[in-house]
Amino acid sequence: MSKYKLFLLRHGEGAWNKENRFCSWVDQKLSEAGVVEAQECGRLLKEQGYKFDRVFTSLLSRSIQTAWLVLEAMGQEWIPVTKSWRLNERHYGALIGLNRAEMALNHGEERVKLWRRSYDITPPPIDESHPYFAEIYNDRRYSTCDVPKEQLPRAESLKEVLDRLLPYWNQVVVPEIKSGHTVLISAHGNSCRALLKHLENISEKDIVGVTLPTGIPVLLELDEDLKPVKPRQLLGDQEKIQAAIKKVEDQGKVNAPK
Ligand SMILES: O=C(O)[C@@H](CO)OP(=O)(O)O
Repeated sequence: MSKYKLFLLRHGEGAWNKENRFCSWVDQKLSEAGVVEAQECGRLLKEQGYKFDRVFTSLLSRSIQTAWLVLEAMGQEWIPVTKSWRLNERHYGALIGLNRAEMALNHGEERVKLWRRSYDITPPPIDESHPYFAEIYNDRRYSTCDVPKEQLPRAESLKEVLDRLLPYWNQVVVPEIKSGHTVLISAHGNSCRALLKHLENISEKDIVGVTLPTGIPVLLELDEDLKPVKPRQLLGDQEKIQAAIKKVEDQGKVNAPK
């Protein structure tokens, strides 16, 4: 029987989703379309009568902005919002800033798909010569983490995302859910995929086929042990959702949608 409802949300479209560049730990804001997506998501959740008690975001502005816009559209701005680097997007290492379609041209679409969606392939690490290294690691937000800056990732596979996310999930989020609070996690494509893999016990092979569109709430109904009692529900117009998933998948193709 369903005991708890959990909502996962990939932030609305960011400026670099639009430019088809790996964004990862670069702190891009939402695009105009991304703002609208987040507002529409909030309106839909309000219409369907959902109420949150706690919201968790990453330290990246696009996930925080999305949470604010959703709460504003729902008239629930007062809900406590907690932020952690452990919900950040996967660290794409040296791939950060690169254009996915150009990479597909240079390395092949299969290789790009493996970099983007495989479970245990870690991209090459970022180093100090990378154009975004200083911007990321000199940012004051990363001095506030529960690990020293030097121990923050320099590149991550999905498995490594799950490794850094799980302690936070178990120690901080799970007690909230078990106390009866309805939780929204406003995070990123790959941090949400990592959590889905864990909650739904998705195999390493099958997680490759899981892609989340921007700005679409994913509802999980969980039993008392936080095991899903039914398949995840992506809320909204199903045809539009399928088109949005395909668009994200096609970003890794040579002829990526503009
Ligand atoms: O740019 C990124 O960091 C992610 C999306 O947030 O890209 P991808 O969809 O390729 O995993």
